[in-house]
Amino acid sequence: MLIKLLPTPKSWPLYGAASSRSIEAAALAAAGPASSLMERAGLAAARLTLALAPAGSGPIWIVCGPGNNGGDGLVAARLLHRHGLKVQVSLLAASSAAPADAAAALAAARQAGVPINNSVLAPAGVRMALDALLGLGLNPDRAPNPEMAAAFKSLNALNALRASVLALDLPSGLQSDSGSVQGGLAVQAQHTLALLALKPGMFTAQGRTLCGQIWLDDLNNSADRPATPRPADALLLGADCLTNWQVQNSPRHGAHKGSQGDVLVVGGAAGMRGAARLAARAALAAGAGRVYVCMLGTQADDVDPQRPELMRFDSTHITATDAANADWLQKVIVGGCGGGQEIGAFLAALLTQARRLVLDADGLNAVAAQVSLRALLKKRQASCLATILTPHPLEAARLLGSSAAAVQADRLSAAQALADEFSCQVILKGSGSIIAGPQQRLAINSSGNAALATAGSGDVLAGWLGGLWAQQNDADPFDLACLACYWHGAAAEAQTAGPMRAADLVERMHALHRPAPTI
Ligand SMILES: NC(=O)C1=CN([C@@H]2O[C@H](COP(=O)(O)OP(=O)(O)OC[C@H]3O[C@@H](n4cnc5c(N)ncnc54)[C@H](OP(=O)(O)O)[C@@H]3O)[C@@H](O)[C@H]2O)[C@@H](O)CC1
Ligand SMILES: [K+]
Repeated sequence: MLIKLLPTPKSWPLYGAASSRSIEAAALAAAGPASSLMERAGLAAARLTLALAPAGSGPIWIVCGPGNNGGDGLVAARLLHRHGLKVQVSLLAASSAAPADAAAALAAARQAGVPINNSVLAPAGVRMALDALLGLGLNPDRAPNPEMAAAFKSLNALNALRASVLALDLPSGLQSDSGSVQGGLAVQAQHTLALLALKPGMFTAQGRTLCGQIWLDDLNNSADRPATPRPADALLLGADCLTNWQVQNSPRHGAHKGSQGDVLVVGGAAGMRGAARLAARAALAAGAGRVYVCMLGTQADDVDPQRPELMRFDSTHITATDAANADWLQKVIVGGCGGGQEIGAFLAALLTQARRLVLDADGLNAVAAQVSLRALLKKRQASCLATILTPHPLEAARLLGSSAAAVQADRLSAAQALADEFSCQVILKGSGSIIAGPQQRLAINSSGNAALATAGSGDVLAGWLGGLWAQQNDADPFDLACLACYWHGAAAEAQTAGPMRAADLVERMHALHRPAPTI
């Protein structure tokens, strides 16, 4: 069955190359010789091509590589040719060692009279192209040979001509497990048809950009074999994580501010007060009962004149050691938003005492820079203190002692490494935010768009997370992190062009609340 994805009402399992291959092996065993899987893959590709191709008489250019991805393209070419469409196949890097299915697909295409050459240039008047050069078999340690690289270039040039490129299984050059691209060489598709299973790399790092509109055809595999042979490598978060929470957790009639929990935002050093205000506004809009702000540096009387609901909190309560001043420990602490250097003076107290802590921005940078703070962060889980870290790639790199490029090259592994190193939950922000936790299956957020790449967007996420957590004392922080990411992204989707200003984002997120079900 063919499914168009994103936005998606339900969450989906994601399978990397090794898992996809074991699904493929099981599906091949179930499919039997009369209905080979490649034939189904080629049929799915041909059908989608017919649906997407613009009207006209120009040829469909099908660019095939040496493996089974190329085989899928050859089957599609034969079926489209038989359907009466003008097709032109370019077969590149062909080898006598082609897999049996691909060799059979080539023989059948030749026998059917499909025009096949080895040109890297698009035929004149092309109206749509299929990228069947490389799929799951991409070797990430090898740069595509010059012939393939030239074909990537020709396919990408079609973007300017508005002839769309449909990538089969994956855009060639995109790594299925990580969403990264070696040496900047990859195909930019307008549509990608995932075959059998969705892969993690389609939804993070460069995946979302290169895939364009994502489609999935399970090649009837779920009907043949309902149980997949391996557990999923990650989960793609759909709207169900938001709707389930809203059904179960909307405040009931008897709610009051004391029952909705408290948040304390610690941050907003001079020049960066806005970051703490945005986090606090977000916590309030998420539904926390009371939100306090501890502005670092000189205190202003009004925390946020536009939001009189927010209350000021004196920083001396945090560093005081007497029990009379310890009620802040009950609050969810959102620390670091616009914290500057000043946050460093409070981190030892926050890390050793805060029961529920969201650590962001300068809070993360200070931990990365100080061995003693790192040690305190690592000890929190053993002391039953819960932590969610919300780094962007550079902050994650500082914590891991690597570089932003290394984090981006394998975002899933980087997020998992952080979660394991510090024994806490992690949101690695960016295109396809990753949510990781110790002994948790990784999740990738599917909501959101480039409108979120704007100043203050991360502060809003951290504050919203704190606001949700305040209401759900004993919620699993991993689930809350997933929920906050999805909510944050979903609110941005109404903004189809231009940046989303962070203060407006808070209001959009607030507008996504749903009334409590009447019982
Ligand atoms: N079997 C079936 O029935 C089904 C298969 N399906 C389809 O099969 C696809 C997987 O096929 P696959 O395993 O043959 O790998 P594929 O992506 O075609 O590439 C391998 C070729 O590329 C070459 N190569 C690798 N890296 C390279 C580089 N950097 N630069 C240049 N060349 C490079 C590599 O060379 P080698 O490393 O062997 O020297 C080899 O020749 C999957 O994505 C899906 O589309 C599904 O439809 C389900 C049914
Ligand atoms: K491809």
